[in-house]
Amino acid sequence: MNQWKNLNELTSYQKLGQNGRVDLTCAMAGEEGTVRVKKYNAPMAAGMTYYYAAKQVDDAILKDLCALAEEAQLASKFEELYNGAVINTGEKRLVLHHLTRGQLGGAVNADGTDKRAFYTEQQRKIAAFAKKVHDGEIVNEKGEAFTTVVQIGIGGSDLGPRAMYLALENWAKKNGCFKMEAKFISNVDPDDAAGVLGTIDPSRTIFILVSKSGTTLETLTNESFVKEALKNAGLDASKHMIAVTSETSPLAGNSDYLAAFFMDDFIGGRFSSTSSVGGAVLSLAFGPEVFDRFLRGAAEEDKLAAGKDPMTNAAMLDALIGVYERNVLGYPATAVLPYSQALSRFPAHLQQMDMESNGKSVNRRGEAVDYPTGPIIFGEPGTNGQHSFYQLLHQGTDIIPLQFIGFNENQAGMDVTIQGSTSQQKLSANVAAQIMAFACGKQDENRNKHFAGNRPSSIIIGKQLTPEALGALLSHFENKVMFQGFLWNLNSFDQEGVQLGKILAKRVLAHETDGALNTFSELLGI
Ligand SMILES: O=P(O)(O)OC[C@H]1O[C@H](O)[C@H](O)[C@@H](O)[C@@H]1O
Repeated sequence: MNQWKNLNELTSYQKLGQNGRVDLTCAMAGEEGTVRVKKYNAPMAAGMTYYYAAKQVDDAILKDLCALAEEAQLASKFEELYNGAVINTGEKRLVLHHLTRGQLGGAVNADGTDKRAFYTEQQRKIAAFAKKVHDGEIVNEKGEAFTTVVQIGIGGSDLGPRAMYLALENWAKKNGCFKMEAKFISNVDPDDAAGVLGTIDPSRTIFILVSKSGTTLETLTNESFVKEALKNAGLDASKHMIAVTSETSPLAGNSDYLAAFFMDDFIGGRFSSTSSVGGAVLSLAFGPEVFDRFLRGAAEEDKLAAGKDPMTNAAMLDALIGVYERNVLGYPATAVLPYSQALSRFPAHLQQMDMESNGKSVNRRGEAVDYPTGPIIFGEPGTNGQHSFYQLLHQGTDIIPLQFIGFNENQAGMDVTIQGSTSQQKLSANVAAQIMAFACGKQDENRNKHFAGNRPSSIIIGKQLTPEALGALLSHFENKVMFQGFLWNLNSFDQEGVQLGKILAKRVLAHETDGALNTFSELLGI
């Protein structure tokens, strides 16, 4: 039986920090640095590896972190989760996103159905629909093929699928499986919908309305916006729109759609990329086989995350090191820095996944916790970030732990040699250089040019960003966030913090405001 204790109630947590601190300026310099890189790594799926040599850990600290994992019962809590326990205590729900890509434990039955069977059935229906669109069996009113897909959704119904689409776009083009271009409308700012509609031919477009709840103001507004545009173009919206929603949502029974695919309340929006939410757009854009490969990568990584030994469980280890940095070393933020243009929106997706999950001040019983929880997450792809905010990362007053991601090969297979190196080599040289610059710093008598170093980073390295590698990366971070939630004793699966703003906005629109809210409304021209 698992015990859900606060982090600071654990004896192993109280001992953390008693083993001294690692000084990376020494540890990563010279031969010792080489030994650390060879020793401090853990395998991931799809041939990737998680390297943590440049984190402020050593054998003694890692031993303490393993003791923490054991006492916090991380492995058996995950087991409880994937076997269908009510882990989302706030909403009294199961947490089943792992089941959308594999089955780690026993059968999970809820709502009178086997949930794995439900998710695979939805995936099968999406695959059949996508095939019909690609084969010209489902066409527009004039009998023409659909060429474009536009996803309408926000938050988890946008960020993950968008990041995944961008991550595989060039790969799919290069590998002959690019079927349809995808675009995304998320913001209620009318310029977002107008901007996308201005670049497509609506008559050749399938719109996917994605909303788990079926009640999100932005998404429903954008649906009406698009329907209006279709009507104005003389098109029948019901022949151009499909829906992805939960079976209990108000949209579920609506027959206005060409097709409808389902997820359920046991899949959190920010964990829904491997459900129908990501499945519809990715299967239409790249074909169901590519989506399947993406799921297989995630499933393989989930299996590693289910391992009991943190030293061979990259997600668990990453989570433990993150908690050590947050709660013992006191670092406030984490930057996600992929050296891969394809992962340009991956940091934005992780921002929601992490901050909406672990940005909480009460534990899973609703009691206030008196230790820091989820860090601030931000990031941009390298090398762009280097020419932007890295100044603060190198010389600012806060130490920000960094999570790099890099690959040996690019996706499009186009490159050029300039001044003796390819662009890919320049990209990889930069990330290697950054790791060492952050860790070791540089002495200089001129304080302005002095780098203190001791700024920790990890890097995940893979051969190439393939569908499997992308699935594994996604799973790694989902599971890391889950393990951190266990350590902080949070419910990582609800998001009450987004409600207040929504309620006040409704009040503004209904002109039911007074005081400063009224003044702001007037200033904004409402
Ligand atoms: O998919 P939907 O129900 O439309 O929800 C879209 C998003 O909006 C909410 O406000 C939550 O903050 C997100 O977790 C969710 O992903």
